[in-house]
Amino acid sequence: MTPHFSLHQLGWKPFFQLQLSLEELENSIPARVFGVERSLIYLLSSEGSLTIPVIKSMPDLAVGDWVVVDTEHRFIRLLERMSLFSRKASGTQVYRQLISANVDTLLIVSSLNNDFNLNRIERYLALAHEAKVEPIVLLTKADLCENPEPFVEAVQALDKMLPVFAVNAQDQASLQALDLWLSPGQTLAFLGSSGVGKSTLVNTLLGGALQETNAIREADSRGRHTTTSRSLHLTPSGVLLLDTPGMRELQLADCAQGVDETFADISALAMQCKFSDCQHESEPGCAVQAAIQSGKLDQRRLLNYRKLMKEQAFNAGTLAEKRAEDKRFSKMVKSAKNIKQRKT
Ligand SMILES: Nc1nc2c(ncn2[C@@H]2O[C@H](COP(=O)(O)OP(=O)(O)OP(=O)(O)O)[C@@H](O)[C@H]2O)c(=O)[nH]1
Ligand SMILES: [Zn+2]
Repeated sequence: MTPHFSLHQLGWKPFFQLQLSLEELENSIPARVFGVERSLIYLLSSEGSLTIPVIKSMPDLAVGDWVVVDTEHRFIRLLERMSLFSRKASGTQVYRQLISANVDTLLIVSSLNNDFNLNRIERYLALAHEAKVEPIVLLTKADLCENPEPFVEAVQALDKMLPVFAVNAQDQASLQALDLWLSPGQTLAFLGSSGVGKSTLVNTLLGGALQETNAIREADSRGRHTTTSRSLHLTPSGVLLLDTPGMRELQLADCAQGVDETFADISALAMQCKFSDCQHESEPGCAVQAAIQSGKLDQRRLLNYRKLMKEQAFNAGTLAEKRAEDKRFSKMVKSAKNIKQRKT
């Protein structure tokens, strides 16, 4: 038996509906990707679960993507994404690996112990902003912390508009503050170091340990329970929880915009510096240094801004360099082949 979900429960939104032509509205089926394997794509639609083969003409797909298939379940096209997390993948060829798409909210998870680290939270915020996903910070293990309040305040100081909550990930009642973000059809993803409570949060939100949706198990007709097929869970209230292993390996690459957005206060101050190319070190008329002197801006924050900007530029650089290197190499192979052919 395949359970059925409405498109709304699967996260369908006007943004996707508006992309369909009249022809597609009548003759095609929208479906959400919840598992990606080398040769198979697992989909959920309002008609149940589908498995389709990967074909050459298909674009790269990520968990969370919306696609349309025809009535015979053949892939037609990928719909434009609302948001996308990707990472630089290495190997023989360096390319951008897609991690997850159409996430509405990113739960940045940090525990109230040695893991608590503002620099790391800023790094995750930059990733969220770059992916165009709304971040929320969850400070877990509040039950083990004598006074969570100063930690909440320190995170709140990073961004006045940022929702920040101290919670006990094992306790459903303590997660009630999240209700605003837990309406049916919303897709949530998690980011945080190992051991901070991401799996615990997923389980608590699912209302009991490992209460995975049947749809996700059933979709694999051969009864296999693969990692990919476990990456999207549906809670009893119709919230989609995305928990792909790839989220754990996200890096900052090529995301100057995400970093800038995360440090909007510094960018705004920089506009007031006397020199447009001010490095905010010891230049005269530097508004950023003035803010540090007057206690309005934390020195730590400026240092982390610099560090993250450098890191993303470096990673973006190596990505571009690798591509150029690959090109040079294939040219070399080609010309070597030509020489060989001429000789023989
Ligand atoms: N007391 C308490 N324990 C928690 C809380 N959150 C998580 N834990 C415990 O911390 C341990 C690690 O939690 P996990 O949920 O496995 O952490 P994770 O982030 O999924 O870790 P990885 O799978 O390694 O990425 C488990 O023993 C949890 O029971 C909390 O809010 N309070
Ligand atoms: Zn300056």
